[in-house]
Amino acid sequence: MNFISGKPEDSISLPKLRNTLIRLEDTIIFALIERAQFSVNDNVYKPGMYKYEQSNGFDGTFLEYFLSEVEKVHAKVRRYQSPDEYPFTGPLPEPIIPPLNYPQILKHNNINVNDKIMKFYLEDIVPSLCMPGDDQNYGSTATRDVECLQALSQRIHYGKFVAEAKFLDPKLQPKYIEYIKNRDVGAIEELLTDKLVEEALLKRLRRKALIYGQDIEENLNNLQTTKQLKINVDIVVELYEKCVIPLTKEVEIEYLLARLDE
Ligand SMILES: O=C(O)C(=O)C[C@]1(C(=O)O)C=C[C@@H](O)C=C1
Repeated sequence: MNFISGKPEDSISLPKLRNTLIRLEDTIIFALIERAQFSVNDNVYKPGMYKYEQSNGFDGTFLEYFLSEVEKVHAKVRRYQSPDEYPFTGPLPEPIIPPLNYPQILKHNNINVNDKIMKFYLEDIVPSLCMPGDDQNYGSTATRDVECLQALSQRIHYGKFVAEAKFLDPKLQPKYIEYIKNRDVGAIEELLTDKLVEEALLKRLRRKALIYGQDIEENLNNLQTTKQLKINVDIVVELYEKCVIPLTKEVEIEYLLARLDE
């Protein structure tokens, strides 16, 4: 979302936030399609497999190395000053351009679930999304991984804005305050859950993955689509069911639990 040019009240309108979540579905599906064209390429995820330019004792994986380098340059152009962007690595350098004046929408918080996103991505998504084996495209693989991880992270941390919008609803606020004071996580989760929205999301996601995963060939008289899909649709739906929605809710709950702190 463009927090600078948009009106601050738009940033916490639940319908507008949900539109952003819908748009991010496209970003995530296309990022997964891009990653799925390469093999699993285990070497990208094995610690100490490569010699890095600054051999300063770094013995992480090739992906960790690449991600930390990408995040350093993104930090310099102030990516992580945006209230919807959260880095996976650190410490990061200061921006080389002056800070922007973001409207203060969220209560101050340090919530960052990127470790959980990384774990799910590496343990569940990559092995089921990609063909087994090694095609040596390590640079392309890591580049696509970073795009998938960044899109997932942005989507999931949007939960903070969604939680703020829900908290500000005058009809719901007394209940939220009561549950937050009682530290009643179960009641908070029930209050913020909207099963109909989740069901509609999963249906839409399946259809999008089916459509975006096809090639379209045009001949003079009609449009033809291929039967062979570029992505396993079930995996996209499962990613949302088992990771994206639960982690978004976790972010929402964490945010609300700290909402009344000074
Ligand atoms: O749209 C909302 O109300 C959200 O809180 C987001 C979200 C989601 O992750 O998509 C999470 C919880 C709700 O049950 C519905 C959807």
